[in-house]
Amino acid sequence: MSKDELIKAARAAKAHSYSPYSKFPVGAAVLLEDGQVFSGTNIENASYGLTCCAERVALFSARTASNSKVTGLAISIGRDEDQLAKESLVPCGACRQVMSEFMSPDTPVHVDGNRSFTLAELLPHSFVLPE
Ligand SMILES: O=c1ccn([C@H]2C[C@H](O)[C@@H](CO)O2)c(=O)[nH]1
Ligand SMILES: [Zn+2]
Repeated sequence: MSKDELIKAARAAKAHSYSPYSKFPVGAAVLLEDGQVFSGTNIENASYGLTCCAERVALFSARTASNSKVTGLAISIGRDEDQLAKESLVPCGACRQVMSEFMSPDTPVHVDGNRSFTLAELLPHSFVLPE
């Protein structure tokens, strides 16, 4: 699957965002080595701190269905073209740490709006438990 197709899957997930409090939709799609794609959207809660980001919903959904390696992740963040273009709209720190559990440092993270990073660029120093 191409980068553009993965971004399309992230956009499709964003259309199902449950974000009545922030009114800020996010969609994510995870590509696995075996070719499967799993998506997620942000799911908010009246108890705000219980909200889960789109990236984590997608990663947890992928891992629930398959142990296949994650080979790419795409995210579509924001309501419209203006928001998509904002440089600050990148995955939050919590999601970066979760990505580091399931993705390699060189795994690409594509952000809708024509920006791509490796996980290492987004999170150069992840927390790793000592042996
Ligand atoms: O990387 C991010 C950052 C924020 N959100 C969601 C959480 C909340 O529902 C809304 C506003 O923060 O966007 C994500 O899904 N991913
Ligand atoms: Zn997040």
